[in-house]
This record gives sequence, structure tokens and C-alpha cells, in this order.
Amino acid sequence: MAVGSPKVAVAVFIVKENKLLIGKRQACVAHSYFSVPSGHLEFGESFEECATREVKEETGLDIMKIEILKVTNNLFLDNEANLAEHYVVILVRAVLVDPNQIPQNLEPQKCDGWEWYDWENLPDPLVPQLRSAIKEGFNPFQDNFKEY
Ligand SMILES: Nc1nc2c([nH]c(=O)n2[C@H]2C[C@H](O)[C@@H](COP(=O)(O)OP(=O)(O)OP(=O)(O)O)O2)c(=O)[nH]1
Repeated sequence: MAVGSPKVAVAVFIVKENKLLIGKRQACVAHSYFSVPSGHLEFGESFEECATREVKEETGLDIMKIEILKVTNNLFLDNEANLAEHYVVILVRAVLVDPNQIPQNLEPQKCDGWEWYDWENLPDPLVPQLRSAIKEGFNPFQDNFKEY
């Protein structure tokens, strides 16, 4: 199995009240797992620019108050799918500019659709690396977070 250099991605936890925007992935890495909007960092981009661009491309939503919460170091190894990927992922939190804006599924080849899920009732199965981060205490609603 050919292995490449680690890649950098940004995963965006858009919070609204006690909910997170989550979709079921159709991309080859973590296919069929649920997660938040994400994407690869492009040359010269800040993490905030990457988050804003990816969320807009995937959901049509406009976000603000982007904050870095955590950095994760993730390996995806799947012998059956002949897949070996290493990602450094910046987990960021954001809120909607307009809380009434409705998410659209603008890249249906990458995602089944976007829904708001209660933090207490997240869908199953989550991307394993995200599930582990949550098990270890990662919480995008931490630090007495105030939406507005
Ligand atoms: N969505 C998501 N991706 C994650 C998590 N952890 C993790 O390592 N990743 C990695 C796997 C993904 O392949 C990678 C980049 O996200 P992506 O696969 O949605 O990227 P994309 O196709 O939209 O990127 P792009 O080519 O449009 O830039 O981030 C996670 O918790 N959620």
C-alpha cells in the first residue's frame, strides 16, 4: 500500500443552541461515517479561511466567530480498501452569521445531507477519530461558550 505525506484538514463544528451540523460522508476517507463539514487546507490559507470556504462550498452557510479548539493527529488505515491516510486536523468551532440560514447539500457526491443534531444525541457511527476525541473529553460547547 503506497503511503504519502501527512495532509492538513480543518473540521468545522458549527454550533447552534445545543446542536451541531453533521452529515454522513460519501468521501472515500471515512466513507459512510457521520461528521462535521471539513476539507483540506489550501496553499497560503489560514485555518479560518479554510473553514469559511469549506463550509460555504459544502453547505452554502456563512459562518463567523471561528475559534481553534483542538489539533488531532489521525491515521486512516483500511487494508480492504487499500487506503492509508495520515491527517493533521484542526478542529474549529463557529457560529452562523444568520442563525436562520438553512444548510444545503451542495456536494452530494461527498455527503448524504446536513442535519442539526443535539450534542446529547449524536448520530452513529461517527468518524472514529472524532468519536475518540469526544470520549477523551473534546466538547465544542466547552468554555462557557456563548453563541452571540
Ligand atoms: N469530516 C471530518 N474529516 C476528518 C475528521 N478527522 C479527520 O482526520 N478527517 C480527515 C479525513 C478527511 O478526508 C479530511 C478532509 O476532509 P474531507 O475529506 O471532507 O475533504 P474534502 O474532500 O471536502 O476536501 P477538499 O478536497 O474539498 O479540500 O479530514 C473528522 O472528524 N471529520
